[in-house]
Amino acid sequence: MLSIKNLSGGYGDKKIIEDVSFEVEKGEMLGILGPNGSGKSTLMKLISGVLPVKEGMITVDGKQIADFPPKELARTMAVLPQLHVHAFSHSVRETVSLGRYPHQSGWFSSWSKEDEQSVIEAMRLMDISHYETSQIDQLSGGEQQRVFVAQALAQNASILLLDEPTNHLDINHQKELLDTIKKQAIEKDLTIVSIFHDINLAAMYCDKLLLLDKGEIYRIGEPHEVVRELDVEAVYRTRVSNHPHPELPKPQITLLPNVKRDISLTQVRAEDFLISSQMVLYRSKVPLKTVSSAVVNPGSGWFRNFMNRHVDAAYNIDNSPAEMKSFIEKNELKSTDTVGMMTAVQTEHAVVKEYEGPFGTVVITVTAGVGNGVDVSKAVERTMHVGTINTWIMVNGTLSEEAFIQAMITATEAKTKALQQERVLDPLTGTIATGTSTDSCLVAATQQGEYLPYAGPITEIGKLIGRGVFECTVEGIKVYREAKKA
Ligand SMILES: Nc1ncnc2c1ncn2[C@@H]1O[C@H](COP(=O)(O)OP(=O)(O)OP(=O)(O)O)[C@@H](O)[C@H]1O
Repeated sequence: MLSIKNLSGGYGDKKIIEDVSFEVEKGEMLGILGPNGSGKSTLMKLISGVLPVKEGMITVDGKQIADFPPKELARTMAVLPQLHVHAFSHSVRETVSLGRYPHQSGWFSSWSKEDEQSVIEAMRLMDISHYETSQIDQLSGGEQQRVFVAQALAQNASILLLDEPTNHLDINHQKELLDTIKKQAIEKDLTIVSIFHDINLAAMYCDKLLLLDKGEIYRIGEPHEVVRELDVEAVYRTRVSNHPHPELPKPQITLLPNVKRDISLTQVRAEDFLISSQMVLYRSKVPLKTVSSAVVNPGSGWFRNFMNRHVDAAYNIDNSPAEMKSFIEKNELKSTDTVGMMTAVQTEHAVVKEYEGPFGTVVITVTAGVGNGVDVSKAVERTMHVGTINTWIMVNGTLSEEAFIQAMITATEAKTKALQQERVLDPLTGTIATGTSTDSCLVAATQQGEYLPYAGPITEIGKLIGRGVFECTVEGIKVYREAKKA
């Protein structure tokens, strides 16, 4: 275990690091974050012994590093410095071999099988074996960086100190390098301390993070305790937004630049919806922030085009998102900029209505097919049928994340109430249906105009959504039933 207690130090009389304490267990990776000049490299230099410790103590497994003979310290700690100054041009293999220096009794006098294996293994891990005979100064910045990481790995030390290991690397090599280092940490029980500029990479790979500000610890802990909007904003002096990683339980941040969006005022208007037998289409001049359960581009994003496409009741295609994407492209829309849904309902029966509230307007669009009603409270064996209620809620206003979700809930409750009023039955159970088996919902907002933090049923916008979705769904069901009779 690496233990740092009340560490202070800097350059001559200039104290940079002030009273820093932390511990890193074997197999653990600690990331050091902080703005330029906050003292990250200086802290590393104090730990590695490049700079003298003014106050405090650094111990490895209980033993003070000041008591380590230099070569033993080098066998214990491998350091990847921020800048690599190499006066002499070496080959890649020679450079990596220098990592074995602490294991030699004299310069290459006792090159052992173990030395050879460590060098070969380190080159393999860093994917540089194929240019082992190349001169280091003839490699790209990223290739050089991997050579120096290989040199540190070849040292076979139990502690790795890395100053921006992903410097110069493309995204694939960043991932490869950090995957490798992380794997080494786990398999070989290494203790890793690494400086990062990329907060997201640090959060993804590190067990703990230390946020440094003006030489002092601003915050230390698990990534979710450190990568917090207010702390990152305070230390880096920039606006950020925090969101979850899509696959890992790790926080990620996005910079919020001061670049303003195109403020050409956009209003979603009912009259601008194009309704045909093929589809309901709405094309916005500016992207709308959208949350949906669509076939193409579900989830959240920013999109300009919204399509609810009519498909035959017998539509049954394995890869419907791919087929729907090509349909979108055939209609000369970009599939990356279009949210696409499907329905077997006649799209010319779509109900589109505009509702006005004190903050602005909401446009509701519903296509309702209820031959396939489902009472969600009854679990029975079902086969999938196309028979869908697709509901769009387009808001002329600025919705919070919370409001997007509340708008969906409010819309779903209103839809269910409409089915209840119209006595739409689940054909299998004979009870009132709450929806159909393939309903979709979409909430989109211009993100211009009034800020609407909530969209529950008693808010102004919630009232419009509730009434609007109810009325449009009732009307949609009536039109659907009339058409079925005919
Ligand atoms: N050799 C030096 N002599 C005197 N002061 C130095 C020296 N090296 C760095 N400093 C000062 O120490 C402070 C911390 O520098 P350090 O390099 O540790 O910051 P950092 O957090 O690693 O920054 P960066 O993100 O820019 O790499 C800075 O104010 C810097 O000017």
